[in-house]
Amino acid sequence: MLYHVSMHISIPDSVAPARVEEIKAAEKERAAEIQRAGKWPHLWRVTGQYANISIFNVESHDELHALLSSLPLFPFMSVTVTPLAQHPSAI
Ligand SMILES: O=C(O)C[C@H]1C=CC(=O)O1
Repeated sequence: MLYHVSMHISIPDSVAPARVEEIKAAEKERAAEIQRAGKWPHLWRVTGQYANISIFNVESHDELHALLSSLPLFPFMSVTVTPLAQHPSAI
């Protein structure tokens, strides 16, 4: 099942800069694991925003939730998920 996922990240100023760098490094590692597993085929930066547009390819809503909530930046994300179905005119 394919999902369009939009993530906006907002890290409060109260998080120490060194901690932010640790979280971002851990995020990069976890994102790479999920991509290597073939579950996250598209990851695009939204120009000019601390946000991304992604496509996930997973078995279920529950699997998607598990992957998203495993991201170290998840507590700082606002996430919008759109499930995708086949378009009848797609060739
Ligand atoms: O920077 C982001 O868009 C947030 C997050 C998604 C993948 C990743 O490495 O970080």
